[in-house]
Amino acid sequence: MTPASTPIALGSDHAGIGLKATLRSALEAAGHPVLDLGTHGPESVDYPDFALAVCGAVLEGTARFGVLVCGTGIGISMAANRNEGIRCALVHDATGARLTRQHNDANVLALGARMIGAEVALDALNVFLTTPYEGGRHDRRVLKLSPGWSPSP
Ligand SMILES: O=C[C@H](O)[C@H](O)[C@H](O)COP(=O)(O)O
Repeated sequence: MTPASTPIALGSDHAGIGLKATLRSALEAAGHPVLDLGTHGPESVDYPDFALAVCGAVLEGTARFGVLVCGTGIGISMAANRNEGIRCALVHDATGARLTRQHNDANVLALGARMIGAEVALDALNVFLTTPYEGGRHDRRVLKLSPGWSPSP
């Protein structure tokens, strides 16, 4: 189990930078260490670069969870899920955040800054960070998402 003292890694493109700043402030105010991997300015950038940075931190264990933001959350979640061992969920509310932790053991949360408001995003983030994975019947399904898994012949 990764200790709660391990940071939450944040990443966004230019479209997500405002929401990322809001999430970062809330996390820090709640006492969570944060690893902000950018972007850090308003220039137009490419979301796959920030997905890669955040997923790298999660996979190497320097981050407990990753949180990614782009305009829709779609592109950055697609990019994140190219990384073996990452289970990134694009979520639009707290219910999705709860269910993806309980059922999918998601380790990266993706949000769309042009799709949802800050309050809904903060709610989703809080629920994501505090909801445990349920295990049980979900284990064999999550296993099928694992690197190297293939159907038996
Ligand atoms: O899925 C992609 C994201 O929503 C991007 O944030 C979006 O495509 C960026 O668009 P633009 O370059 O027009 O700001």
